[in-house]
Amino acid sequence: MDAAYAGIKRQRKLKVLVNPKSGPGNAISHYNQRVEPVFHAARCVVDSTFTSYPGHAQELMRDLDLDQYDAVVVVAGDGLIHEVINGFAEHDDIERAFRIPIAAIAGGSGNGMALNILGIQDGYDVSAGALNAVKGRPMHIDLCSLKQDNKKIWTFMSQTVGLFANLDIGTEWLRFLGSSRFPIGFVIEVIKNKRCPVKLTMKVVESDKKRMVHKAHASQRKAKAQYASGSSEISSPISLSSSHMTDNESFVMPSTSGPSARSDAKSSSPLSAPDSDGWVTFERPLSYVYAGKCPYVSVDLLQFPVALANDGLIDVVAQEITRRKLMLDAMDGSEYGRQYWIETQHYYKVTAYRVEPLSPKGCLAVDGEEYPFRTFEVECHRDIATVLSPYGFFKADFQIPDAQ
Ligand SMILES: Nc1ncnc2c1ncn2[C@@H]1O[C@H](COP(=O)(O)OP(=O)(O)OP(=O)(O)O)[C@@H](O)[C@H]1O
Repeated sequence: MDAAYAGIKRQRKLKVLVNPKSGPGNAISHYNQRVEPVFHAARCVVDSTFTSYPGHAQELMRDLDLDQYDAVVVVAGDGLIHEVINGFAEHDDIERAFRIPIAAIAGGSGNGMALNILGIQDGYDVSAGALNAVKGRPMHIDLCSLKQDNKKIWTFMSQTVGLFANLDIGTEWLRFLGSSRFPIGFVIEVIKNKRCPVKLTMKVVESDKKRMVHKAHASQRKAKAQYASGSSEISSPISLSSSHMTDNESFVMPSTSGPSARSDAKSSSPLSAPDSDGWVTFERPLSYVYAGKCPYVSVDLLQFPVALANDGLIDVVAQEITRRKLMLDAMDGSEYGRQYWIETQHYYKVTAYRVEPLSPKGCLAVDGEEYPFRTFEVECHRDIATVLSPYGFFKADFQIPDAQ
């Protein structure tokens, strides 16, 4: 048993949250048939709640008795994880609450977190998710704070305006299709090819696509070695006060003289010169802005192939308006992140960014949930929250193609 658990505490005490309304509505049957039996076999102490209404999980996490549990297991989609994180943020003992690891088990339609933790092969396998809840190791993840109208919320996965927000929010009626609703929504939005009416400003740290890939590989190698040596159990203190920035020793400030990966069709930079505080503005017409902290946003889309769990940086994709055919071509291979290399897709690592709508009509999706389409600012905070992971890094395999 010592060898099987390899330094992991046995018989974890688990708080389990199941959303009966997640995705196609299978979360309860998955839990009863394939998750709970694994917990039972591992002699975990289980306290489960089937959520009854939106906001229920957030309320429960706000008042969670932190002495009672080793982990919070979420059998649902990303929306419920968003609630758990925002509930922890309202806890009286916020720092300890964020040290309780979250285990994601796919029950929703997108299930980005489960995919990133378990990888594309096992992401939807609820038994693999259950095993991770029993034996995964804690891994720190960055969180982003999003300020809008003097309110602050926490986001762990993504924020998007334009095409992807329209398709995420506009395809709620296709929820019964599970994850297939996303490619269908994508095609509908590409046909419309609408301009995203926003001004995007950022504090950019890196814009060289190839360098970002090398950095991601180096970070994965380091995490693998740490996990192999069993030295990844975490204990470092966290800071919630202000932007807890990165050790960007291997990132460099970009020049504003143009994106890097390939020679762009347009030779000049899409970025303005930095203002006195280091903010730059993206100056070309946008199809969408997609910002995130995790590589997969759904099983079909490796949107942030070089995103790292705890580099203190947000990955921002600024997609220029371009021809419909190019957008559809980019969809072919998007599960492998092929769109990363298209010339009109600009990719930045930033410490913070701001989006200001230039028109009242539009959609904002935060971790897949709808928020008001109004000005917001996002800042990355390093190592704030904790998840359980079998690997110690987000499981996304991404290589530089020969053609690059
Ligand atoms: N009993 C309930 N009835 C209705 N809504 C609920 C209930 N319990 C939770 N919710 C809400 O359902 C929302 C969506 O849930 P969840 O994220 O689990 O599924 P999903 O949206 O299908 O998955 P994904 O976010 O991965 O696409 C959550 O934000 C939560 O507020």
